[in-house]
Amino acid sequence: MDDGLVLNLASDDVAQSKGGQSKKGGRWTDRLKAKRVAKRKTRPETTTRPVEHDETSQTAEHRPAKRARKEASDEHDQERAAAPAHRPSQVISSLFTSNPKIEQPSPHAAHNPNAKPSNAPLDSSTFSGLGLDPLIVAHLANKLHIEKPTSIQRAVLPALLPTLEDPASRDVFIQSQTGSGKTLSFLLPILQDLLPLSSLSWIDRSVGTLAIIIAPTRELAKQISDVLEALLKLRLRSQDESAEDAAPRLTRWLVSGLLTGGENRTHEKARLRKGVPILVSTPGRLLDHLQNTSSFNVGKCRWLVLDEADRLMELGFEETIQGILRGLDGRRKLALQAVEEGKSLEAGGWDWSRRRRTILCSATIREDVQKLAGTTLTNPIVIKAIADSSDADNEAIVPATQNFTPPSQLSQKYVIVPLKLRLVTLVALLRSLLAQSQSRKGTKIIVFLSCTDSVDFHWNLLGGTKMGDDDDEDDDDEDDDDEDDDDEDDDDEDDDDEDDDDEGAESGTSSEVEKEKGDGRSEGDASETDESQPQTPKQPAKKKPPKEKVEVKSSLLPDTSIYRLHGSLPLQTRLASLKGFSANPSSSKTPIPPNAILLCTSVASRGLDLPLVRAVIQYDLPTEAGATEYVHRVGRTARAGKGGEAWSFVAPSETEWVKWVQARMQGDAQGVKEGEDSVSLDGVSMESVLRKGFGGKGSEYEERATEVQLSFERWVLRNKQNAEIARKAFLSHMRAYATHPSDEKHIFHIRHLHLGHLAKAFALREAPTAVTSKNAKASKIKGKHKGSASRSATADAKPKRKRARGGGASDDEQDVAEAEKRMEQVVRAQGRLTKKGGKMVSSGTSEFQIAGGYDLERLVNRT
Ligand SMILES: Nc1ncnc2c1ncn2[C@@H]1O[C@H](COP(=O)(O)OP(=O)(O)OP(=O)(O)O)[C@@H](O)[C@H]1O
Repeated sequence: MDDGLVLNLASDDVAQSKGGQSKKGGRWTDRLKAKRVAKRKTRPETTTRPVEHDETSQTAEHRPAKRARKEASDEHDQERAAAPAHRPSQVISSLFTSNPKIEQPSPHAAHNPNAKPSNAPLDSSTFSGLGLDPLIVAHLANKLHIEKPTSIQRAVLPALLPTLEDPASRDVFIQSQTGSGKTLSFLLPILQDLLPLSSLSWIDRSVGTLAIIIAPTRELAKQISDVLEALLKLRLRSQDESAEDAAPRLTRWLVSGLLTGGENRTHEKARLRKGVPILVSTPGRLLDHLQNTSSFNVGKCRWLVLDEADRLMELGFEETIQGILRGLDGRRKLALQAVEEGKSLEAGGWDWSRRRRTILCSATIREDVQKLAGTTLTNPIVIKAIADSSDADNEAIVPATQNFTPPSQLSQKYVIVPLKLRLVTLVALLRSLLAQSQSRKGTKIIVFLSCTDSVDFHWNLLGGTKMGDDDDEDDDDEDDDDEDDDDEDDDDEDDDDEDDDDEGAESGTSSEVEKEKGDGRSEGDASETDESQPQTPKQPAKKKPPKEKVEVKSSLLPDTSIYRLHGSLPLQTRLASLKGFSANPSSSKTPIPPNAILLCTSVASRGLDLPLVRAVIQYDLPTEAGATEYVHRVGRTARAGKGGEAWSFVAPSETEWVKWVQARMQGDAQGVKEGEDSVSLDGVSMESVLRKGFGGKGSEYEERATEVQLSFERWVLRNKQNAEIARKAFLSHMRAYATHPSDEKHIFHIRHLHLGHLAKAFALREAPTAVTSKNAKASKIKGKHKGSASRSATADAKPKRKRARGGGASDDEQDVAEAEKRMEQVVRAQGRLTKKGGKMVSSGTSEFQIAGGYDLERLVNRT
């Protein structure tokens, strides 16, 4: 199959071409090979290539000669330098020289490929045996193909399924591994509890809301709502009814509803008025309706679920949740009072003595989660289900442990990559992962990045870069293509538009709406324009502003759609990205279902169940929530017993992170014990990743990587807009990096970063104006990175530090430290301020991960 990828990875089938004759058409790698062969032929035999002083000296003789860094005087010079006519001989991007020495990872294989999945369904147990209604059991098996419970379901169902003696016993705290089936573990008992109400003659949806599930993000709420709908769609008939009977579904009144900030509040109010027995919501919107929608009937609410409680706390929803609890209690009291006073129009037969039951799900039992549990749960049972990986079938719920570990079947790897080589190594890794699974198309990979701007940059870069001779094709064409794509998107999303427009016209004061709009879009951004500028009726119909594009393709990653997800995208784009990325390949209309890559911030780390994710790449390690966030992110793969790979990119200055994260997953600051599969990471050498990704003999991969890097740099130089995207991404990434908490600063510190090298990872040829702000000292730092050897921040600080020993810190040191401190304060303050009385004041701490650089830059610079 000739899809480019195979060709690129073939060992050495160099395309034949005559010397000096440029080869047109075909794959970029073929053309590159042809050029290289031609170049070799014209090179005098006696030419000796200077051997660079480099840590990878075993490959140095194959490496292209290092050239003095060419400092183009202006953009045009730089563009000329990168022009295709000179490309083969003008390697101005010396990726493989002057990198820090890297310790080769030890060959010890941490992952046991035979490890039994720790989150898989258990053969030894059945849903019927746990007391689940046979109708539900049958529906699970026939429609959802779920036959056996997972370990958490086995532990939770007996505790939550209502019994005749005690229909509403204790509250429950659930802690379990990622992908272990928590959603069904609380949805099934709720369904089983509400189902018997179907036999009440008066029951219909006007009974109001009987169960509420709160999730921290819209995506997660939507996902839970989808699972719920799938359950409720099941035709639950009584046993004596045949399928032919025209009898109504038992669940006809059991309607589910979704409340999130992106929708029209009037529509939501209308639905609440009709009645929504099971409601899934984000916290801000729920509180809003509790406070402002009089027809919201929640007096009889029996179940309250707080999913991803630790994330709810991180996002600053504590006060909102307290407000929700007060709202629910208040409305219950009023409803009861009305019944007692005979004022209620409610039909009789309701068991008002039954208390509301609360379930709290959390990955960790941190202090803030314990506090939340203290205020929301009464006499709770704590259920932690971690299957004994030595024998999953004879699974025992291992005794309480604070550890939050990835599933045992997950293969965790890390690769130490010098900053300059990050971008090309990412491409190589993606290519090799896609190539490995070529036999089964439809491979999905998630890549986590540090911030919104970085996601946008990488998405645009991959979508805009072309290899080889195509590279400088008419740029105008590209714009035309974009418009066409946008038009298509418009058609797809026309229906969704209505809601958004209404939302903008109506008010948009809900927390989620503000959060959506307020977390980092620059002025004039397409999404902002879309929602906030209603057209006046008298004006002639303007052409609709183009919608955010959802998918791009890259010639470097054949047959692959690339999506992005972050909190600054409009809701419809976010949902469309998720839909595109998670489309089931088996239901694809195309003969070859495409692979898919999702570039995202931490917004996608929690709870999202995206089917068939083969690998998770943490290109940027988490800046918040340390090992917990790491485990959440890797948990997007290896779900419900399936396999998966997790890759972490580690900078040479961050190598200590590997031991650090392993120790934290194990809950042992001293180190990792032998045989702890799910807490150990395997080191893989960068060379092997590059070689697998770019192919070729010996060190040919270096030339190919260099060619790829050059094409990225050319994209940045192509126009001002691209350069701005790259610059913004670099600066935002720096700011995100500065927010690593103080106990991680020994590993992640801006001072350890070589800014000039880091710039290469953003396809920039030098570091843009540094993060340290408006004053001249910022440009001092920039100035220091200009020139042939842009030194690291550490190197810059050295001479000053010597002086500083004599008395106080140097100016530069103080500037950097102050800027970081200020940034941290701003971000932390944001987190604290996030939710005040249910109103979004500012975006939350974790929102830094998804906030745009523009606003943060303004915040830091106090402009
Ligand atoms: N008993 C089961 N058998 C097979 N698959 C199951 C079972 N229970 C759940 N699943 C599937 O497992 C996947 C993960 O479930 P779910 O999203 O509920 O996990 P989770 O524990 O909430 O994960 P996370 O902590 O990452 O949010 C889903 O695709 C779900 O359909």
